[in-house]
Amino acid sequence: MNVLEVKNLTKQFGGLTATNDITMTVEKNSITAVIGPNGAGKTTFFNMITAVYKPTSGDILLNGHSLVGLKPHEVSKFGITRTFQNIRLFNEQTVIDNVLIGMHQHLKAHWVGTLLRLPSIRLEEEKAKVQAYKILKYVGLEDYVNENAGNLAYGAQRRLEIARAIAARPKVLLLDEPAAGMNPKETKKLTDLIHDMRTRLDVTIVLIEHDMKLVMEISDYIYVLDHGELIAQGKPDEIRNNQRVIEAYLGKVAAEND
Ligand SMILES: Nc1ncnc2c1ncn2[C@@H]1O[C@H](COP(=O)(O)OP(=O)(O)OP(=O)(O)O)[C@@H](O)[C@H]1O
Repeated sequence: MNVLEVKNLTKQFGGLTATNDITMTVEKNSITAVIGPNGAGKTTFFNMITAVYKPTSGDILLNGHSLVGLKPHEVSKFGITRTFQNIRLFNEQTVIDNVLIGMHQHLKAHWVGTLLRLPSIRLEEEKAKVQAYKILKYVGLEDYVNENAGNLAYGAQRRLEIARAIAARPKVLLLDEPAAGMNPKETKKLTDLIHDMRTRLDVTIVLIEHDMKLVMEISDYIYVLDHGELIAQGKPDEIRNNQRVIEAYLGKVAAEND
């Protein structure tokens, strides 16, 4: 069953076509990677799914419902959350508060109730804290609950971003370069976490990633973009041996070496 469908998605910035006529399907509970050289259009693609950018044309369907025209917070309520290429945490807030912020959309508390410290609101807050702690334990950050997010090591900050994203109980989780800047040990831990989330949290994962070892190891299916075009799709073994993909990456390396 397809949870996410992208149909003929095009985004133009003035004269520049960042993605051109991209069509993709993402199966429920799969791990799907979107790869491609720098500037291929991957982040633009995520930004359209999360309603940061409005597509120039095309459609995005979550369980058959179009997301085009929604606001970013509405897309999140619909069940799509993401992490960012450049970590975006509230550095001056504690680790657990960062997770509680992710959970916020599921809490019923109205500001009047919060202000009056109503017992029902206090109970809801307590429950949310227990749940946030469980999530932090799940991603391996239980020892840093009251630490400021900005004090965490880089790999831990990336895991906190994931914790905050899963606190929103997404149907689809978009991870934008989750392994960027991680050492091999941290990447291994991340790989295990992504695998586990898919089964334990019943979530579908779409990731953008440059670490090819991780992509090949973790993905069920891979889409390859280059200069805004979808140039290949398939299982890891098919992508590894695809001539157009090899050329797109080799061309990039050759250009950088010029
Ligand atoms: N807001 C914008 N305004 C104008 N051009 C943009 C904007 N966002 C992206 N682009 C352009 O669209 C193209 C695709 O960029 P995008 O960031 O989506 O690529 P990417 O595959 O995510 O690259 P990277 O791997 O380096 O993050 C690039 O040429 C980029 O300069």
